[in-house]
Amino acid sequence: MASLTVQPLLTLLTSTPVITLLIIIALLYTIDTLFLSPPYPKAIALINEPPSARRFSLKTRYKFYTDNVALHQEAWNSYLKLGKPVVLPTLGYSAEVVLPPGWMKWVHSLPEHVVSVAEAFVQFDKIFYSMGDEKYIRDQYQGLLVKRFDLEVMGRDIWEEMGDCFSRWVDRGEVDERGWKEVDVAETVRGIVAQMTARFTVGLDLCRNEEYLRLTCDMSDAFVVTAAVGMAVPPILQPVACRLAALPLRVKTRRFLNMLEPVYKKRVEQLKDDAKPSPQDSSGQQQRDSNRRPYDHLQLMLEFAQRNRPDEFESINDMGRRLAISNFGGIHQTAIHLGVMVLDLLGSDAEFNTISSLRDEFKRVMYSDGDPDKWTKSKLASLVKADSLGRESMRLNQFGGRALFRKVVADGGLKCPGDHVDHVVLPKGTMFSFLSKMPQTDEQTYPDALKLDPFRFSRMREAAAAEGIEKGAAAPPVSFVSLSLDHLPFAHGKHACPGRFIVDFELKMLFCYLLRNYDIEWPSEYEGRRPPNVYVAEACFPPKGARMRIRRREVPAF
Ligand code: HEM
Repeated sequence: MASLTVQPLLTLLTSTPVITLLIIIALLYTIDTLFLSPPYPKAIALINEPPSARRFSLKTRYKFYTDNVALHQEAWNSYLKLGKPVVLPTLGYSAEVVLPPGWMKWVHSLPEHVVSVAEAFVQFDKIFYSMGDEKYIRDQYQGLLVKRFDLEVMGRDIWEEMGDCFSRWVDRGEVDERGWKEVDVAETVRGIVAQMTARFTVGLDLCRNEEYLRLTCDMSDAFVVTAAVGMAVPPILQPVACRLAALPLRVKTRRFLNMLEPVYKKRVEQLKDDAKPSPQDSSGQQQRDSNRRPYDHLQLMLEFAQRNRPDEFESINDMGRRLAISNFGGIHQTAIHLGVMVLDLLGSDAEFNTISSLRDEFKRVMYSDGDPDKWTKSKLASLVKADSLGRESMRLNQFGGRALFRKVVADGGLKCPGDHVDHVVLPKGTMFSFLSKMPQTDEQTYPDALKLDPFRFSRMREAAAAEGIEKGAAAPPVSFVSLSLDHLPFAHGKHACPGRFIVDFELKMLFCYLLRNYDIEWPSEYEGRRPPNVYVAEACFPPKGARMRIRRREVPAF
């Protein structure tokens, strides 16, 4: 019986086309390793390998996929905490240098022509294959415009959207005789995040169009697939492999551009119209009705392009692709993290009384000015418990285990600092990063580090505030949006994520709407326990298919 199944496989493997293909791959791999990929300096050790090793064994490669946390732990304890860099395996046959945390400030001080974040993301995202042009990352004005958002205006719009989000993604479908239903947490939150994102990127023009929302989610997945294939295969094979992997994204991009086109055209016409010399009123003032313009990300991009990139302004292909890249930035990690946060909200230990504490806080803060539907930056800052849960959830469940991806672009390479590896030079082309999950779960910094303690950070802030009254001490930088060397979900330094201020609104609004209008609980078969996250190599996801029971309250909780 066995020989019956093995025989056809042997025949296939020994056939001329397969042998030829294997020889070509081996040849390309050798050319790539010897001549194209940057060599790693001998002074930097490979994790899990003997000191003399210059390539990873299959055992270490296997461990990367099945127990990457252990590899990161070893790298942290045996090298990085001691101030030594180390090489870690990544997807496929690739590997990357990881630097010790003490070097981060030095990296921040390096100019872009020595170490580049843009070039790292060009390589990482394989943007040429997914979007057809690397300029969208090298000149990523769409991303930098995020820093100019008027957060209170955007926050107002997102809150206005919340009712529709919940009726669309939560309320639809059957409930049992007591009004309960079960929802898939990750999928539901993803729908809500896609809609919130669409509200501040394209506004009411498209944000309630479900086909558009599903397309933006599917495109986010397709971006990841193209990037992952690109990382997994040697550079020499990327032109073929990435083009094939990006085919579904290209088809979806075409549909996306078609859906966007009427909105784009309308807005471009309006902006051109506004740019014409306008009639003067009786006081001699020019009449320009900028109030009729929408206020969202697409609009900011178009206004910027009209002034600074006139060729792109006229091109739906450019403006649409830039919007697609922004959507990816806005949706992908936000959906994953907010999904995990909802699981943590329900899954935190009973001792914290999380749901009821948050309801009390929302009631106190949101009604403080008599208008519970008005969101201001000051109310947002006062929601310290919700803030703390958000930060704690990201501390423990960060999507990727590494942060601050950079590429050495200086011709002579990059000479490293440090006692242990004096004279080590990272050659031009080397990609490097820092571990993030490990410093975030180090017992020396966070007592009981692996426990989800939702109010860990709000207690610190409350204690500092109480002490500050006496001593004038500054508040510790532990809010959801604060950056620190031992909390890196949004990275650190001048390229740290500018979208975190929006995520701050989104997470508090999501919790507030959910807890005000719904009761939630685990399905009985979970026996009160949160299903654990799932690791796929380096990435941490909410458990696929994890559900919660949810019931709309007859009377809001606050
Ligand atoms: C939980 C959700 C999010 C996480 C975990 C996250 C994380 C990150 C990280 C780690 C970086 C890289 C910084 C570096 O390497 O130095 C980054 C960059 C960036 N993020 Fe986010 N992000 C999130 C949501 C968003 C949202 C919602 C937006 C936009 C609306 C956004 C826009 C950006 C932009 C434009 C950059 C590039 C910044 C630069 O290069 O200067 N992100 N983000």
